[in-house]
Amino acid sequence: MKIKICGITNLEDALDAIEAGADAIGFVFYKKSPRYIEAKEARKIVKKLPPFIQTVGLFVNETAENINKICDEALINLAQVYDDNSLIEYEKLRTKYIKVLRAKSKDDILKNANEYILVDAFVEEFGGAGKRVALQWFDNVDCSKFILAGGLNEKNLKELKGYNFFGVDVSSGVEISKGKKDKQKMFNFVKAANEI
Ligand SMILES: O=C(O)c1ccccc1N[C@@H]1O[C@H](COP(=O)(O)O)[C@@H](O)[C@H]1O
Repeated sequence: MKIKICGITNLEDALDAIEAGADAIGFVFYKKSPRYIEAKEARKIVKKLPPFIQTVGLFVNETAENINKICDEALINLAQVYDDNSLIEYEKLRTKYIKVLRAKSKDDILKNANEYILVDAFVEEFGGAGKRVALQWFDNVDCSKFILAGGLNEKNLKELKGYNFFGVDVSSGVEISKGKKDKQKMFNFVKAANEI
């Protein structure tokens, strides 16, 4: 089970997330988010990370040109793309990317079960709202290419047992306040994910 901790805004949280055992850390390049970080600040953090850690950049309705520019500047390996309006010209992206499905129904899940995709809960306003995707939508579905996000925390992770998700993604569930992580919660989250 791969683990991504998202919404990193400072070096201390990044290093704590990695020490806890996260495979990937995420930076939010969406200006309306309380977890927004400028590319040049993310770059300073990324330069101080140990090797073999995946750096993910989160983008909302952004152009391919801007995603490329920010990923280059911030040394991002993977773009996490919210593209509800299908505006992105994917062929122009230089960075490897993963699309986000903001699921509204089991049908949405079924239509996307054969590609690696990050499944988040649908909320009107974008952003780390802690809302969950209904787990029963994944019943009898091959989840081996899904990364599940949305309202996960150390307590509810055990409900994912048996689904065989490729990975999990968390932000608000391991925070003290918006944009500041809680070290103990990150350790507990990773431990719980590894026990699934
Ligand atoms: O974190 C944000 O502010 C944000 C802004 C815009 C789009 C997504 C955002 N957060 C991401 O949402 C998922 C789930 O978060 P949570 O665990 O429910 O808080 C995760 O990838 C966040 O980084």
